[in-house]
Amino acid sequence: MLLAEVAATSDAVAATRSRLAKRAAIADLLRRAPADDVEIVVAYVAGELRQRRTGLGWRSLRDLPGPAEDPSLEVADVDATFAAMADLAGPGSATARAAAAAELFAAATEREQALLRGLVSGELRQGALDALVLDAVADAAGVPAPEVRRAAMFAGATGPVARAALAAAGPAEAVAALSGFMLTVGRAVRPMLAQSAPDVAAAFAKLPGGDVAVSVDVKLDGIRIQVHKAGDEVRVFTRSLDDITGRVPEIVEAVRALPAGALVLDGEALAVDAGGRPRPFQETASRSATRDADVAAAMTLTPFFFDCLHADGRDLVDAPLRERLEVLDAVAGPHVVTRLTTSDPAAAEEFFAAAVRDGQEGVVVKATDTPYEAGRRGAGWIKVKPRHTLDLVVLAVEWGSGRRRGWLSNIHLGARDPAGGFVMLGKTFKGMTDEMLAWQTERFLELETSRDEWAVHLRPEQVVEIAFDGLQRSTRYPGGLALRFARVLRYRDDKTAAEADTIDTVRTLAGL
Ligand SMILES: Nc1ncnc2c1ncn2[C@@H]1O[C@H](COP(=O)(O)OP(=O)(O)OP(=O)(O)O)[C@@H](O)[C@H]1O
Repeated sequence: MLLAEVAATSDAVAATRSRLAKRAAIADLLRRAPADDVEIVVAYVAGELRQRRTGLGWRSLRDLPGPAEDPSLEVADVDATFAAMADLAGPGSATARAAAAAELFAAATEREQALLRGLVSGELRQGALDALVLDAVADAAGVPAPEVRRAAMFAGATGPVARAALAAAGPAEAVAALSGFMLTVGRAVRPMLAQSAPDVAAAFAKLPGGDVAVSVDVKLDGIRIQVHKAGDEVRVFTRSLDDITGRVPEIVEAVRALPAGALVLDGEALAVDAGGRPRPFQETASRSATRDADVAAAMTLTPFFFDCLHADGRDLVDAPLRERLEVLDAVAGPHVVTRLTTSDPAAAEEFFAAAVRDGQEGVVVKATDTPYEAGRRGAGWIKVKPRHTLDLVVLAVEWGSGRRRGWLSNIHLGARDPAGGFVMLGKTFKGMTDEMLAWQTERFLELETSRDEWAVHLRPEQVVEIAFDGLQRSTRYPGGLALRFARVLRYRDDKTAAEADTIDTVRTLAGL
């Protein structure tokens, strides 16, 4: 398929506010796409390249050749070009990448160049588009949308699901093909996410299902893990479905030692001290990222599980939490997260206070009668933390002075606006370690779009977790709100800007 056809659809989608019209335009494009191109088309129309990182800097896109007159680029060739760029490494790779980009852009028409720029910069990406594309796949294949969504959650991606549904001979065959995407031991599933509430009482009030007993879990501040066990074969995945099996041998060992033959467990990995108290998050994060055997040996991670999606042939995704927890206790006994089952908010409040005293991050209050909502911020899980944190996007950064001269230091923080763009809420240079300053200076220069005498402006991609003491009204910032005492807790590479907190969430926290 020609890239021009995708560019035309992308323009049509951007030009209308009607969700139905957007959906129809995408469905029409998908009907026309040859089977071998479907996965690429699905990615591009959702605003994404298929390569997570191409290594192509924004700046190399600034002075590119003028557009071609006529469209000639095939999506398959474009995808192959980006794949080749992503594979380049070592000296000279930046030059080779820039040359490949120049060649690609020279062959693109004006509209295609705009699409390519949007894909490389990530500017076209927004969470809402993913859902829209799934619905359009359903329309194009003539099947109910929930069937497609369900398949995508098990596949962990939209591409292969779209391809299977659209390659089927008719709707009945497509439904059959989609039902082939099931929980498979060894293949990661998008994890269920939580909503949040300011305190335990509010969490109770928010849960569906009235006053049946709820499960109040300790919220561990480690890294999310999903483990799959088939006999002696164990795989460990992160929240963003990266396979980190090779980096966490101690978790592999612990899971291998569990008696069940086949398991899919959801949980958190944490570095703990001899007394069982959690170590600071940074230690867990650096340990799980390292490939250095000495560092790995000096600190071990312990897995703690809070959910079970499969046990010995039994799929539990659709079973209520109550049932999943029974199985979890039976299969993972010593490695289960501490929890309290109660219908009494006062007891839950006490449990929360004790968890925080023990150095834990808070609790997750869970309805016991809801299924596992893979890939969604389900209504059945509500997290409560004692301190306020937000995941914001870095919009710009200022050069430091004094001790920080030469480093990019003071960051401008933005909340996502669901209508598009970001709303600035403040700045901070607090909480940054020297290691962070060095890392962020390099990272932000990669994201630079322009600079003026005050700041370096960035592509809005880097998510940062910010702690703050409260919100105040402000005439300085466009949202009318500013963070009080904002400080950096950590940079989050497991989240994209589309997953950052929204200005609506911030307004709710401010009681507006
Ligand atoms: N007992 C638990 N049950 C569910 N999630 C838990 C639990 N303990 C820790 N967690 C962590 O809390 C997260 C739930 O919050 P959410 O889904 O909003 O993800 P998040 O944005 O990564 O959250 P946060 O930054 O607050 O950890 C999970 O991703 C998981 O990593």
